[in-house]
Amino acid sequence: MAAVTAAPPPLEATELYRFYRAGDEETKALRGVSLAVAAGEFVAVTGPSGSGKSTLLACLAGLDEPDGGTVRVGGVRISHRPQAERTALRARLIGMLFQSGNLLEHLTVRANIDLAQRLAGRPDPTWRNALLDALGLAGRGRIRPARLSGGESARAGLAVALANRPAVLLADEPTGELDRRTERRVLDLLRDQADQGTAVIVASHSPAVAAAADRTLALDSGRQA
Ligand SMILES: Nc1ncnc2c1ncn2[C@@H]1O[C@H](COP(=O)(O)OP(=O)(O)OP(=O)(O)O)[C@@H](O)[C@H]1O
Repeated sequence: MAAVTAAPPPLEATELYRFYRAGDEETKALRGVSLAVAAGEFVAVTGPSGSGKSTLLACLAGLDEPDGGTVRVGGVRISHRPQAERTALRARLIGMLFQSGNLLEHLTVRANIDLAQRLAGRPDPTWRNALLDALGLAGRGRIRPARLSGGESARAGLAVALANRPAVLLADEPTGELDRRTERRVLDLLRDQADQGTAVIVASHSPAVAAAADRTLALDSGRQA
């Protein structure tokens, strides 16, 4: 009988540790966190302030290096590699959405999306236009981020995060400054994205995010609670 080989999960983190040292002080931000997220799954990362949510997302994205443990994206190790290689893998495989925004202010919304696609090596104007349409931004592509409302800005950030058709979407408090209606809309879009096969991981304090997710990874002092 032919062997059946399961595809690797889009995101797999094993026994992640991250320590910050300043003088004699050491903060154990992550203490042995493991997580596997399947295609189409929406996972909320919850926990009190300082529990390690942002540190975890930064390690998953290859923005930060864990002191121990491994992160794989689509079966490819992204941790413990030179920064240039992590950046290239991130541009190709990962979409990121942050509360502080992932839009470059001197570029139009369209140009922000185009740049993310070029960095991923996948220019795709058809997908860019489809994203703008789907996110209700068709008329806003040619303006700069400073002229967008808060809700438009959140949606434009999502368009940039999805520009490279990522296997994994990582969002850190993406709805922190939004009103409830706009939060709902962004959560619906994240849900849609998961339903289309993306592994979606969202760190948030918001009960609405936890309620929208398929499951929750609760952190407490850097450990799985
Ligand atoms: N660059 C850093 N240098 C030193 N300590 C840090 C650094 N970044 C985070 N920490 C510490 O690591 C711990 C985890 O921080 P992290 O930002 O990951 O938590 P969080 O759960 O995302 O918090 P919040 O919900 O407030 O954003 C905290 O004790 C924090 O003070």
